[in-house]
Amino acid sequence: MSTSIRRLRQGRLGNQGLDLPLDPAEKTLMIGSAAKRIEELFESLQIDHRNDHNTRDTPQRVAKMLVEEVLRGRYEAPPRITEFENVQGFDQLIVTGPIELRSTCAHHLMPIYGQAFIGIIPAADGKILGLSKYDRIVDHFASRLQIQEELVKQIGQHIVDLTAPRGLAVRVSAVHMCKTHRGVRASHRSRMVNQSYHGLLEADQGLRQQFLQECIALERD
Ligand SMILES: Nc1nc2c(ncn2[C@@H]2O[C@H](COP(=O)(O)OP(=O)(O)OP(=O)(O)O)[C@@H](O)[C@H]2O)c(=O)[nH]1
Repeated sequence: MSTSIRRLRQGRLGNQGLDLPLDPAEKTLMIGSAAKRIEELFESLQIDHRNDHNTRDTPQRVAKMLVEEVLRGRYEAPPRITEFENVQGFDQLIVTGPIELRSTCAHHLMPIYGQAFIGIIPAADGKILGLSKYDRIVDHFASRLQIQEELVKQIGQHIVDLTAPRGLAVRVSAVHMCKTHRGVRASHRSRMVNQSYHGLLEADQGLRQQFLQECIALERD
């Protein structure tokens, strides 16, 4: 129990994971602690959650949603990866997507949703990741409080660290509800698009162009 409390007290950036994933007992502790504070938030907002049939269980519900769903990429280990030997020495561009992306804005805690695309030029003598693992990696880093610039970099750096490809590109195209649902109330079609490049995909403009063309084709299909 003392370990759990110590770990829970460590401060971390909103888009960083804890040093160690939480075990089930620690998750329960965190949910209970967060629920109490959400009750206080409701009280500050003059919402009588104890007597309101609609919001009676909401603090507990929201705390559970934050720890187990919306922010779970901070409290769980990155997905387990299946790697295959690159037996045939495949060294051309692979592009996968669209990968559905659901994240949360670090500034207003509003949803970010959109698509990610990943381009990989594997190392001929290296490993190839199982295709579904790219979706799981995107989901892991998206399940934190993010800004899009840092999200694409975290996804890219993680894949580079795991597989040391010759080239890697990550592209995200997403709607930020902090911009569409409040504030400036931009069009729901208003998106932010950005990329992060490594290795050959950073160095070679032709390869970057090929990656972007594949993304556009995959977006259209
Ligand atoms: N660069 C970047 N900006 C973001 C991202 N998500 C949200 N923002 C913006 O971050 C800003 C939030 O900071 P503030 O200007 O302090 O927020 P605010 O005073 O509520 O301003 P408005 O949103 O304009 O009403 C807003 O302009 C958001 O649109 C992101 O992923 N990247």
